[in-house]
Amino acid sequence: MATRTPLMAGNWKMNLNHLEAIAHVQKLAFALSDKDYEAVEVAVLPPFTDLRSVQTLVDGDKLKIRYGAQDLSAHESGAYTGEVSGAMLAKLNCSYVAVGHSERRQYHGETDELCNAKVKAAYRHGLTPILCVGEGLDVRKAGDQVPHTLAQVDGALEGVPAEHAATVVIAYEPVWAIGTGEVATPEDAQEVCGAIRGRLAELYDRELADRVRIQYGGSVKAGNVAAIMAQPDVDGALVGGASLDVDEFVRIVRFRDQ
Ligand SMILES: O=C[C@H](O)COP(=O)(O)O
Repeated sequence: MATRTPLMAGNWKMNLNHLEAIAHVQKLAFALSDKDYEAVEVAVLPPFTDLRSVQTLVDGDKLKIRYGAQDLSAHESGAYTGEVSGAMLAKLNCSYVAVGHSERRQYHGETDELCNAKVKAAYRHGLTPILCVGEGLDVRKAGDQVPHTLAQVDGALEGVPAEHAATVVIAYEPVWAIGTGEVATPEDAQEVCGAIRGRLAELYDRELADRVRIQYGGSVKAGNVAAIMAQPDVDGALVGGASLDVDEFVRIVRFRDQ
């Protein structure tokens, strides 16, 4: 089976301006050591307005922290007011871009079809999408979390060739656990993350499925990360609130010590 390097990504959401971003990444870089980077890939997803500052810092100091954006446009360029293209993100050396975060789906009406277009836009520009999927509370209460989430995976990956899908990161984020303090149990996380890997094997093949990293997201903290990461199909975390506290995020990166 493929060895998957865990990916711990901090989604800052709409927090930290570009000056705060510099201080935050400097503090994070100061705290992390080569030993951490050997064991875990660390990434931050700041707001668009911070990306140039983060790039300058990462490039200038040759930091091993990766970074990316929280969204991108499905379009290439032109009259799309307020949108930011994959080409623009690639020009800033972004590695990652989140696609289909539940807050985009909920507040901006993003559909699986749009997510599919955004995944393809990311790959056109050499960006790795972090495809976010997961169910709301009603779906969870009805026990439909697996079919619901797999339908989102199917929709977002439709027509995505294996050479691209082999590098996708999928973040399973049960919406009821985001920012609520309600963390899914490790078994809840494994149930859906395992099902996602199974679906990737059906859509592509087992070898590809075994390479893809599947993250869990939703109220991840230093205190619960080790049990979640102990699940066989969980390969990292997409961390919201706790990523804004550098010390806490470093403890999450060092999940094996918790
Ligand atoms: O992208 C991150 C998720 O929405 C999780 O956020 P949270 O850790 O604040 O619950």
